[in-house]
Amino acid sequence: MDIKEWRHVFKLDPDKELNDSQIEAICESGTDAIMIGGTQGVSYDNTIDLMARVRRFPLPCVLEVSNIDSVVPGFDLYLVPMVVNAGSADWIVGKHVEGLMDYGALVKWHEVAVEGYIILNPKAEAAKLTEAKTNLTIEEAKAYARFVDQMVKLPILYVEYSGTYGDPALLRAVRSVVKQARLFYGGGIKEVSQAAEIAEIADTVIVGNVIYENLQTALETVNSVKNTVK
Ligand SMILES: CC(C)=CCC/C(C)=C/CC/C(C)=C/CC/C(C)=C/CC/C(C)=C/CC/C(C)=C/CC/C(C)=C/COP(=O)(O)OP(=O)(O)O
Ligand SMILES: O=P(O)(O)OC[C@@H](O)CO
Ligand SMILES: [Mg+2]
Repeated sequence: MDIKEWRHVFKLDPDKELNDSQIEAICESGTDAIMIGGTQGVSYDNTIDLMARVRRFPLPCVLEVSNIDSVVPGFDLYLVPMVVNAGSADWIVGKHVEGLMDYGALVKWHEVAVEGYIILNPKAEAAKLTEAKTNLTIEEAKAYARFVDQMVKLPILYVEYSGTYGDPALLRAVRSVVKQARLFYGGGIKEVSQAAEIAEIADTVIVGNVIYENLQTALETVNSVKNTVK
């Protein structure tokens, strides 16, 4: 499992419906991995159900842990979000320590990567839940990026605009200070041209909601990202 090779990832929400032929098209699209996660309505049952349906295809299937009750064994990798611009320490360290109280002894640490999230769309469920400070200046965003990349040296810095297309200028500024982390971008990609624009800046482009709105366009983002040189 080498996240450094991921250019394009589809994020599937266990709380949303996809039929088998849609899952087949997504998994055979050429995307580098399937990430399963969401903020609302994610349960053990809908997570294990979606994992089993994706597992029939030979590509990495990873869980982005959003609540402790939906940690299902059997994924290739577990991505644990740490929301560095959260309004409460619960989403930076609190929930994580609670989780470790329950699961700490069971974790295979080579199967875990922590994501330093900067959440920037105030209307996203994840922003509301974590009371994220979203109105960042470019200098503040760069400071958060340095915190993730240099101070705590997380393997992933995730610039998150879920539900709305982000600011490429801010992303470029963040890019300019990242030295070791993999730069993930997710949020509001609804056109292949947007996927290409982001792929010029970020290491990994995450495509989520458009899967459920316009699957054909979602599938076309794969080649758009892969044909773009960063
Ligand atoms: C035993 C085993 C298999 C273990 C592996 C997992 C592991 C390491 C467990 C150890 C314990 C541990 C550290 C658990 C983590 C506990 C936890 C709940 C941490 C908090 C995570 C967190 C900050 C959640 C907040 C919400 C969030 C950031 C979710 C990420 C997904 C996201 C941003 C979705 C986007 O939002 P979406 O809802 O799609 O937005 P729209 O509605 O706008 O579409
Ligand atoms: O759903 P969208 O807006 O594509 O965002 C992707 C992903 O970053 C969500 O966490
Ligand atoms: Mg979503």
